[in-house]
Amino acid sequence: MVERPNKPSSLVATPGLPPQPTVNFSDDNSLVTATLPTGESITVLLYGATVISWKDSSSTEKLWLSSAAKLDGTKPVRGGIPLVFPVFGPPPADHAQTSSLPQHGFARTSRWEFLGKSTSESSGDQQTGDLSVKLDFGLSSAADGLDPKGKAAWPFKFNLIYSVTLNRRDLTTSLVVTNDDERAFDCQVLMHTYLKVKDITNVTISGLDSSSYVDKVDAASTKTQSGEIRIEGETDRVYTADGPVTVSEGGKTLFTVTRDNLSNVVVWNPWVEKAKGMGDFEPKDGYREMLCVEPGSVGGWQTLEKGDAFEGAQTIALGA
Ligand SMILES: O=P(O)(O)OC[C@H]1O[C@@H](O)[C@H](O)[C@@H](O)[C@@H]1O
Repeated sequence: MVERPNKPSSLVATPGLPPQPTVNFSDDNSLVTATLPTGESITVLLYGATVISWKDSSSTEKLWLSSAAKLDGTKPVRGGIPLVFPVFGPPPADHAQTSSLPQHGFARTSRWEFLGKSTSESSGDQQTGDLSVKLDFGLSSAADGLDPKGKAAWPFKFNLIYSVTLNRRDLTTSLVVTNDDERAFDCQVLMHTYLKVKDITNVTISGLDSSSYVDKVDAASTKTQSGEIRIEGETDRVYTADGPVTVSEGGKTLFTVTRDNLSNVVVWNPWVEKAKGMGDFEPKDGYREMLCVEPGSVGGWQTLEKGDAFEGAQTIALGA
């Protein structure tokens, strides 16, 4: 039985106050959309708490979503921002706790509960309605929506709170993992962000110069980045780095990604052959219009003792 979210009433304009953000559910309660008075919006699918849309004030989409993405809860969403927890990639055979989990864990295949919304002024500019809206989602080991495959493979008591905050010029996603078990557990966390670009051949990624990375398309060898990154073929790299990562196209900065407590960034583009092999990746040349920049903590394990919590966040700003 799937839990129904608490259905919020839209936040409406009050006489004398500037217009407020609106928060609405789809009729089937599967999607929640938040819109700022200035027109920016996000849409989150409760399945996976997957952000599937982020639009600026001119309704221009900032996230890539496959036209064949399944949004009905039958498989992880191909696009948007799926959440990876408690294991990144195929579970390592030598890590007993996670070895039976599906690739990228179960957070992206569980139905999350909507916990509520809050609004605040971003910069105090009431005339322009410079407000932000935060949506909170929860998933715990006791939740009805927990993917049964995850529950069977990872029998720990845990609690996850995922917050998605929309400002006029940026989007922040933040995950808090709490260990509610008597035993310690290991976990990895990653925000698998599919950014939308116009033409990947004009894209450069900077901020990772001199950082070491594991090259997953070259036998997981460890390398050091030299200069900017250009995507010229299948790319699947796990960087360890501090500092902002910028994505530019034709010399113009599209996105600046900053991280809090997430020491890795995965840069992924499937390119021609891998895109062909994914049934839910459409159009097949869509790899030209997307780039995954995925902040995470996946280089090792976060070991949480009973009662411990781990929090990590990304902020994706539009422009520099
Ligand atoms: O097909 P999935 O499970 O969504 O994974 C997509 C990609 O996700 C990336 O994070 C991984 O580094 C890739 O190796 C993987 O192919």
